[in-house]
Amino acid sequence: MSSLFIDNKELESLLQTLQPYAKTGSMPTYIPELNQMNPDLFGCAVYKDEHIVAAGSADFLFTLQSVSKVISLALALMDHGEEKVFSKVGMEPTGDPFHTIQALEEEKPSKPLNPMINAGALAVTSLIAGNSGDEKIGRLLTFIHELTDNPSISVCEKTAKSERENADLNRALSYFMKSHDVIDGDMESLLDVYIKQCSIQLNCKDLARIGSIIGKKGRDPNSGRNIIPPRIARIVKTFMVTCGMYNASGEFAIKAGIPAKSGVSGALVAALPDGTGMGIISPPLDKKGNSAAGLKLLETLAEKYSLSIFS
Ligand SMILES: NC(=O)CC[C@H](N)C(=O)O
Repeated sequence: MSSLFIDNKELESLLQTLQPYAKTGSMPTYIPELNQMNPDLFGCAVYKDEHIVAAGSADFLFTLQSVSKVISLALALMDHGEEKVFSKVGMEPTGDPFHTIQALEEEKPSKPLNPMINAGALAVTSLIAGNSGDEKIGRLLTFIHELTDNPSISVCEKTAKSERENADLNRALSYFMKSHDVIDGDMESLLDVYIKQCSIQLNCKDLARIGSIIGKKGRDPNSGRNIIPPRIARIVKTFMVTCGMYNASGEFAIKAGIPAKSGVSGALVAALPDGTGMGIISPPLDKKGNSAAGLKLLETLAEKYSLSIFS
């Protein structure tokens, strides 16, 4: 694995070259607010050792969606430890799409396959410590403020409302898991926390800093303090490799070999072990629900700068 030495100008020109790939994707429909995003948005930030390179719409605010799954996993592991968390959720990749319910029925005992699919992420969110939904989402936000060094990050209520009105599949997954004793408590409150978690709003620069910290063993680039314990950062990074792109993770590992996680907003976070973090936004999605141009950008950077962790 080499390092990513790129400047603003080069990144900007790469975005322009790859912009046409956005046209190969399509906008998500099941969360109407996301469907309204500008399909031509394309931004990227690269963060390393407090140094930022950024291009395109890198300052534009978007919601985390499934990218939040890596952050909630880190927090739940910090709250409860591995044994408890992995008694509720598995460690195995799946060949099914992210909102699948089928695997839950086939697995015995019924446990979601991994924390990066919706069922697994719902189980993980149910483990975030706190006496109320507000306290749980508050703790997650505080954690994100630390990771980004940006205390202004908050929930986009408009996107949360839009998802809340279209959350029946996630509701079904939650109640299914409750009926099989995977999770307990009030499922409506869990859904509310999960939806707010997905609707946390930030920009590519914030996301790149999160990637950098996950990449470099959880260490805060300013203070040198571990915001995430090294072992938990490693677990999270490993899930990014095996499950970060849902059922496209194997192909992405071969083409790019970069620990990364996507979200249905078209967001991507990448976390390289040398502490290079990347945050990307391009809303049109490929057939498996990953940002079409964003994926192409990571693949292109990986090829050009030999970034694969497997090389
Ligand atoms: N793939 C995604 O980003 C899914 C996140 C979305 N909030 C959902 O639960 O359906």
